[in-house]
Amino acid sequence: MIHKNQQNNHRPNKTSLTIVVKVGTTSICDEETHFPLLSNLSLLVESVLKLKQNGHRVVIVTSAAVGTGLRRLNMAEKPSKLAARQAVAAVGQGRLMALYDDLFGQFHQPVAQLLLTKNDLADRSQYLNAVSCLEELLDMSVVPIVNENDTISTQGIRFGDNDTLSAITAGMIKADYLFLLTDVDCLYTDNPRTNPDAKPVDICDDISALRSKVSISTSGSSLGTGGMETKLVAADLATAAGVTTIITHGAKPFNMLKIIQGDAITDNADQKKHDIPLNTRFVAKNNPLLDHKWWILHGLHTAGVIVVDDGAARAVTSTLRSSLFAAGIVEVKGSFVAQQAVQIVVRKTINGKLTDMVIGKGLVNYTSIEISRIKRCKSHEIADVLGYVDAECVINRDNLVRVVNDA
Ligand SMILES: N[C@@H](CCC(=O)OP(=O)(O)O)C(=O)O
Repeated sequence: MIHKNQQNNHRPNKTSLTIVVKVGTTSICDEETHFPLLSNLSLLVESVLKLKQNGHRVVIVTSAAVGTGLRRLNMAEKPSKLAARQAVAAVGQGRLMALYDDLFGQFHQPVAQLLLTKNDLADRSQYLNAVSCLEELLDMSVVPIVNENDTISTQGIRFGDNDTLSAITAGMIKADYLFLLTDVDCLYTDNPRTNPDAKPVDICDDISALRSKVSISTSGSSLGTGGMETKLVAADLATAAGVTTIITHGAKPFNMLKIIQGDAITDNADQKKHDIPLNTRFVAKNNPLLDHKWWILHGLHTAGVIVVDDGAARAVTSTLRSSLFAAGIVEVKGSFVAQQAVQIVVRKTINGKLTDMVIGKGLVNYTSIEISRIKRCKSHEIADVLGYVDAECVINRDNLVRVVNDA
């Protein structure tokens, strides 16, 4: 954690910003009746319009298809059967968009619907198409409204929660800010509803260190899927892509304007005079991952695991940033084809127990069966073993993302 007066270096300082706003179900639907919280939604729409009037580009990532569908179908609870949940989301998504379109329509503001699954982004050309479509909509001054495509999302191709989806969206368009609007003002050191000593967390530049200092509730609302934990995961993902991430209250969306205005004031004394509402800021990394590497790390499904020896682990993670060669591979887990993404792990004994430590992720040049056959081989031996050579290394350094500090 760092102090407020160190914030100056950590603020986006452009006049036209790209902003992703994630709105959770609890900010849109009443938790018991599931009726829409129209005042919250109207304030959100007015805040987004104000941001646009100030010259910024805004994308909304919205939850509440399921909540809206439950209301429409007069159902009390989210059904446990997957197909039924998907059907409820299909009913709700249309009505949710109709609500946004109605509210923005009062101000002649066009909106667009984008429904994504993890699978859509796993193919590089589809990922780039989704980026181009978002950019085009922003250039047309449309407000894109993104949700997970719940009706076809099943385990494996799901983002699982819209916090993660919003971080992916923010990374895709290299947003300046990601606002995670939720049902509390900010992250606290403990649950403020049960612990009166819980303190607000102002600012954080090291999410792993923060995790050891705060007690995070993992569960979200009865309708949504996220909670504080998924917000930390989202913040980790977005800040790695260079996006300043802020948690603030969903019932007070005008906070976004105040926070951005506060950031535009460079003088700390003047900033103190400015009424900046409670929020938690996650500082964007100074050396964000290159787009291609960020996509490998977060856009691609992990199809298998390659276990490497200590020497290979050192070569890959050191300043040499070496490619991964067959000679350093000790084991292959899972079944995958060339150009799929795999995790790279090294086996360490921690507290007397053998533990696989993740050191990276990368796109392989060979299938899992081929890598099992060439493991421990020198590069010049690959042709003899396989009968052909596609590449002299198993993962090229340009397709290899180290999990720690890669840029
Ligand atoms: N895609 C789902 C929401 C999933 C989700 O992450 O919900 P939340 O925790 O309320 O942000 C829906 O539209 O109902």
